[in-house]
Parts: sequence; C-alpha cells; structure tokens
Amino acid sequence: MSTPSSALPASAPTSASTSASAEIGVIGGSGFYSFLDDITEIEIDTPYGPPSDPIAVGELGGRRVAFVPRHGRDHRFPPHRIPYRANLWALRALGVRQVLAPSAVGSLTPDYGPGTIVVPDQLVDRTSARPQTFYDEAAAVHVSFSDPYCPVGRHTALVSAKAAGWPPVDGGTLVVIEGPRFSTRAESRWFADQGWTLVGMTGHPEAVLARELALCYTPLCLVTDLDAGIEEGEGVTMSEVLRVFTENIGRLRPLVADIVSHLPTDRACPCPTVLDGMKLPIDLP
Ligand SMILES: CSC[C@H]1O[C@H](OP(=O)(O)O)[C@H](O)[C@@H]1O
Ligand SMILES: Nc1ncnc2[nH]cnc12
Repeated sequence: MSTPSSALPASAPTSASTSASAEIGVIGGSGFYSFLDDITEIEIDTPYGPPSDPIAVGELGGRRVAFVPRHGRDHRFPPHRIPYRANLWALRALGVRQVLAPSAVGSLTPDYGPGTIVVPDQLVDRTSARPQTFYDEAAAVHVSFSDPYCPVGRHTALVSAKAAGWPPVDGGTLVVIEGPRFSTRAESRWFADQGWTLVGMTGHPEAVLARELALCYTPLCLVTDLDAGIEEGEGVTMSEVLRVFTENIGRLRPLVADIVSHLPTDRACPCPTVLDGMKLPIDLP
C-alpha cells in the first residue's frame, strides 16, 4: 500500500521521526524496481533535477528505509542517463547515511557463474561521459577513493549472505563500462586478463558520488551471465540478464532486507569523516 506522495524541496530539513525520513537507502537495479511495503512516496527535487523516481520510504526490520530504482520503475533510464547525482542527493536529503546497491553484473571468470553473489572491494572506471562529481565549481574537493566501498557495509552483506545459505564471494574488482552496449569479446577478454572479476554499467559514478556525500556505500552484485569473452556462444543479451535476475529476485529481496536490518545504527567506519577538514563549495543536504 502506498500513501499519497509528499513533496519536498531540495533542502528540506528532515527528522528521524517523520514519515519522510530514512536512515538507509537501497538503490535497486535491473529487475529490482520495488522493495518496500506500506510506503510513503516522496517527490523530491534536487539541484541536479529529480531522482529516477519518487523515493519510496517505509519501515523494514525496525529501520527507516528509502528505496529508489536507479533505472526508474519502468526502466526508462539507460545506465549512461541515470540521474546518479539526483538519486544520491535525494537520499541524503531524506536523512540516509548508508546505501546498499544491488545490481546485475556479468562475470569475467567461469568460477563465478550466474546466480553467484559477489561483494566486490574494488572498482575500475571505464565510463566516459557521466557527471561524476558534486564539486565541479568554486573550490576543488578531492575525496579519497582508494577503497571505494564501506568496510562495515561489505562485512554486513557478507555475513547476511552466508547466513542465508547463499555463500558470497568476498572481494573482486568491478569494471564499469559506459554502455549501453555490452562489451565485445576482445574487451571482455582484456578485462579478464587484467584480473578484474565483474563487469557492469552502473557502479560508477554511483559509488564515488556516495563517497562525496560522506555516505556509506555497499555494492551487492548478482552475476547474471558470463561476459562475452568468457563464454563461447551468442554473447550477453539484455533478456538473459533480466531472466536470470528475475529467477533470483525471490531470494535477493530477503537478503537485502536482512542486510538492512543488520547495518549498524552508529557508523564506526571511515565514511562519515571523509570530508572533514575540506572547504566544501556547496552545502550538503
Ligand atoms: C538489463 S541489461 C544491462 C543493465 O543491467 C545492469 O543494471 P544494474 O547495474 O542497474 O543492475 C547493468 O549495469 C546494465 O545497466
Ligand atoms: N555482461 C554484462 N556487462 C555489463 N553489464 C552487465 N550487467 C549484467 N551483465 C552485464
């Protein structure tokens, strides 16, 4: 059930006690277009335009959660057109400080076949035409990004997946391509030869934008296919990705819910302090 949409301006103050606030954000990917029951839909504007969809806010496992499908609920935004900045800004404006990001990925090794859950620990940016910073005027801000993901969020995801009987792969490198096309076999083989593990289209700039807002960000990658250079055959197709994702969504949703319920209430990771001592040219929501 959903209550009527509330409208908030970009910088609306939020409080932990309102139905328009949340502490944890979930950004759903391909095939993951809804998550919560009993939601309030929040129409929220940001300096970067509206997010991919109104944000669905509700309660889950005793936690206030905000959900946004990154491609929109009708998958109208291709990966290079997703309003990444608006999505992250809107989540932070609602009070979110920890973000969980499920996505469908291709595997660059036959060791991790379709249905494997991977919590990568590194990222390679092969995108080419996406705004990837909030700090592009007035003063330079350089955030540390050597370890792109929240260590506590990663640990929580790994523990939950193990407990769910879905043994996860701990670590690996996600290469993010510009898309929307899939990789050629030569590109795919080259990625694998570099020792990279997974390939996707949305992990960048989502992770770095979260870092620039001092948010915790945890990727949860579901392998939907072996990428074109890894497997002989026709190569990856969108329908294959969506089919395999749909086959797994029934166990992915409860896993995401379990991770949400186990994320810490106090952040003891380095993420909250990444902007300390920096002179920010913009006010964060
Ligand atoms: C649906 S085929 C390719 C599409 O799937 C992945 O989406 P997401 O990361 O949002 O789960 C991939 O990155 C592409 O956007
Ligand atoms: N093989 C692949 N390449 C890029 N993005 C993907 N998302 C799911 N599978 C993918």
